[in-house]
This record gives sequence, structure tokens and C-alpha cells, in this order.
Amino acid sequence: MVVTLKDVIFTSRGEEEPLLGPLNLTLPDDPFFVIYGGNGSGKSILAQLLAGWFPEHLTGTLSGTLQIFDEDIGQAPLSTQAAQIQLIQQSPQLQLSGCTFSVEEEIAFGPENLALPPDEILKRIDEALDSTHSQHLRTRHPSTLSGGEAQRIVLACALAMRPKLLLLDEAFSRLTPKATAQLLSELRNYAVRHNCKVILFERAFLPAAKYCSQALVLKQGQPMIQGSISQIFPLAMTQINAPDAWQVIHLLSTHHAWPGEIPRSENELICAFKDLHANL
Ligand SMILES: Nc1ncnc2c1ncn2[C@@H]1O[C@H](COP(=O)(O)OP(=O)(O)OP(=O)(O)O)[C@@H](O)[C@H]1O
Repeated sequence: MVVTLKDVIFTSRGEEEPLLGPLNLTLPDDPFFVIYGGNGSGKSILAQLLAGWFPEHLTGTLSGTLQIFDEDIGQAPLSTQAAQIQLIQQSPQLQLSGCTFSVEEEIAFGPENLALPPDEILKRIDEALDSTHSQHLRTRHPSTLSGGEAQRIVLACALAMRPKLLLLDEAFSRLTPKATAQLLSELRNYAVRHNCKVILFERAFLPAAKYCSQALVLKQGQPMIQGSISQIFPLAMTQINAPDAWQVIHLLSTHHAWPGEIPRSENELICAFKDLHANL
């Protein structure tokens, strides 16, 4: 199993109350899965636990079973872990190494630390730049990148490691909706091609709902519900952001006046409204 969480409870050092759990999680077969939650719901803590930050960088106590690729968390050597799991967080500038002079060198940094042959490193740089539509940034100094450009490059760095588990903690916060959609489509291709699980951690319903058929909703570190987008929608809407149209659907569905599935994208929304109009 890629991820196994059974009765996981995490308590930060010096705290009495757990920050997370008890939490059980089984990922569906799909390549994409989304974990929704409002501010302070525990998304980042969970992402960091899954990325293997416990016990070294995330200090405290952990009970229950938390396995990644069938291995207890914290057991795999850093080199193995880095080659398998990549976490991208909200602030891209904080994730750049600060010790390279070009985007190309920045992307090479991880694969070089895995001691890969130069040809393989160059191939990975090219693929990562293509996947993130960033070839034009190749020779730029990382410190000159805009927020959105830096987010693309941080993603390129992660992809160059060829992870099997990619954790995206609001990783597109600086990008336009169009750029986000472009990257998510590329990520879907990557996930299928490299047999990678992608977990999105999001405060907003869209665009994650378009790419994930299953979701978990967190509230104050605890699971509220896990299931299909239609199943989690009513509870999720009490916690996360969504466009006005979906707020209206939520209102209608609480009055049993929304007849069908919850639309997972703007296109599905238009089709649903057309159907509704035709049936009036
Ligand atoms: N190292 C830490 N020690 C103690 N408390 C922490 C630590 N890190 C996070 N917290 C607390 O844990 C809770 C969950 O934080 P977390 O960062 O996981 O929330 P989040 O869901 O990612 O929120 P947001 O959407 O605002 O980024 C918050 O109340 C936060 O203050």
C-alpha cells in the first residue's frame, strides 16, 4: 500500500491535546486524492507526516500505524524517502535551495544528490521543465523568479526526483486558474506514466474536485467524512471555499432542490444548469 493510516494520533512536543487524529485513511485506486479542510484543520501537519518529517522535523508523539510504501514512517533512509516522496508547500521561495545560480542547477540538485549519471540528470531536467511549461526559465537565477514561476520550478524539482507519492499542500496558490489547470493536467499524465499517487491538500473546492473523485474532509485535526465528491460536498461546504455557484447548489441541496450529482468543474456546472433548465 502507498499509504496506510490506522488510528493515527499526533501530539506536538509540549502540547497536551493532539493536533491530528484519531485518523484512518485508505487511498482509493485513482491516482489523485484530495484532503480538504479549513484554516488550522491539520492539512499541513498531515502532509508533513506523510512526507516523513516525523520524528526529525516534526517532533512529538505518534501513535497508531502510519506506513508509507508498507514501511513505518521514519524508518527509511533520507535518500530512499526523497526519491519516493516529495512534498510541495505553499511558499515556493522557502523551498528553493538557495545555493544554485540557475533554475537548471536547482532542478539538478536533488537528482545529483541521488548520484545519478549526468545523462539521466539532463533527461530529468528536460522532462521536468517540459511538464511544468518552464523551459523559458531554464537559465534564470532562482531568486529572480516571480511567485508563480517559483511554484512551477519547485514542482519541476519535485518531478525530477520521479516521486511515487507527491504531496501538494496548496501548491498552486500563486498561479492563475488557467496555469493551475495546465499543471494539474500535466501532473495527471505524470501520475499515470510513473504510477504515482498525488494527494492534494486544499482549502478550496475547485479545481481539486475536477481531478479527484474521492476526498477526505478534516476539521480540527479530525476526519469529518471520506467518500465521493457528492458524498463529502455538504459537510465540506461548511469548511472550505467554493465559488458562488456551488454555494447556491449547496443551499439548494440542503433543501432537497438539487436533483443530481454535484458538478466537479465549470463545464459540468454548465451541463447541469442546462439539464435543469430543460427539465423545468
Ligand atoms: N509545530 C507545531 N506545534 C504546535 N502546533 C502546531 C504546529 N504546527 C501546526 N500547529 C497547529 O496545528 C493546527 C493545524 O495546523 P496546520 O498547519 O496543519 O493547518 P492547515 O490545515 O494546514 O491550515 P491552513 O489552511 O491555515 O494552512 C493549527 O492550529 C496550528 O496552529
